[in-house]
Amino acid sequence: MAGPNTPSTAILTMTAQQVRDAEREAMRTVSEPVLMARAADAIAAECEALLLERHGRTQGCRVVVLAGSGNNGGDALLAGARLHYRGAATTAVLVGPTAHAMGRGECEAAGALIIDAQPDAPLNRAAARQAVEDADLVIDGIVGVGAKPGLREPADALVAAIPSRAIVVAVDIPSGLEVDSGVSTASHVRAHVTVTFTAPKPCLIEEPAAASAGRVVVVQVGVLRR
Ligand SMILES: NC(=O)C1=CN([C@@H]2O[C@H](COP(=O)(O)OP(=O)(O)OC[C@H]3O[C@@H](n4cnc5c(N)ncnc54)[C@H](OP(=O)(O)O)[C@@H]3O)[C@@H](O)[C@H]2O)[C@H](O)CC1
Ligand SMILES: [K+]
Repeated sequence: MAGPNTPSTAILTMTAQQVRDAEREAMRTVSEPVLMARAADAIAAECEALLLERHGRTQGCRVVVLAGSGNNGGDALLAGARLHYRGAATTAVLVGPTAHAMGRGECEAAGALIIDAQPDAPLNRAAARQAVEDADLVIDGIVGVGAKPGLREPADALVAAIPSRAIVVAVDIPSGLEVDSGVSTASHVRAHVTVTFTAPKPCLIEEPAAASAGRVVVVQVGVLRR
């Protein structure tokens, strides 16, 4: 039972299942696109602040979005589109078998470059790798609370190609970590900042995994703790 000495992590965090339950409840009154737009606004604002701090501008900065198939990828693509509208040069690299339709659509509408790194096309793979190597900022939208630990190809190789000078912003969790624990053995993203939603997940608080999350920013998108 929780007492005065219960670690605060046990009180503050929400597991993947708790977040999913709370999200389902929230979606009785708020639509998923609205929740995702709020998430994307927060991610883009954090990226813009980081670019301003490091480069003094957003204009012309090279942003790469690594986007998986799920809503985590959708959040990241929507944020990438917003940054492109603000003058950054966004490249969306699709690393999953499919891409979030609204996120992809907004990137297309904004004029961002889209590279589908999933099919077995060496030219796409090479272009994706080059974009990552040249990036000023990488948004990790490979996987979120739907994650199984570890990175799959092509994300694994692309994450390994992120240069040390690039700022890395993880969406919800650094991809590859096990959401509900502090275990950090599988291949995963190492972020400078993690923008997470509703509540920190255990992997953002418990060591050694938490060391890969960097600074954690908790954003309220309208999903209430239950
Ligand atoms: N909590 C909130 O308030 C909000 C959260 N949002 C965002 O939504 C994601 C969760 O989105 P969901 O679509 O449910 O799941 P994911 O995007 O995490 O991904 C599921 C897909 O990823 C595949 N998968 C699983 N593990 C891996 C991996 N290690 N590498 C690559 N791909 C992986 C999985 O495939 P399977 O074959 O395993 O089934 C799925 O295809 C949450 O994190 C937030 O970012 C919303 O914005 C709303 C508000
Ligand atoms: K992520």
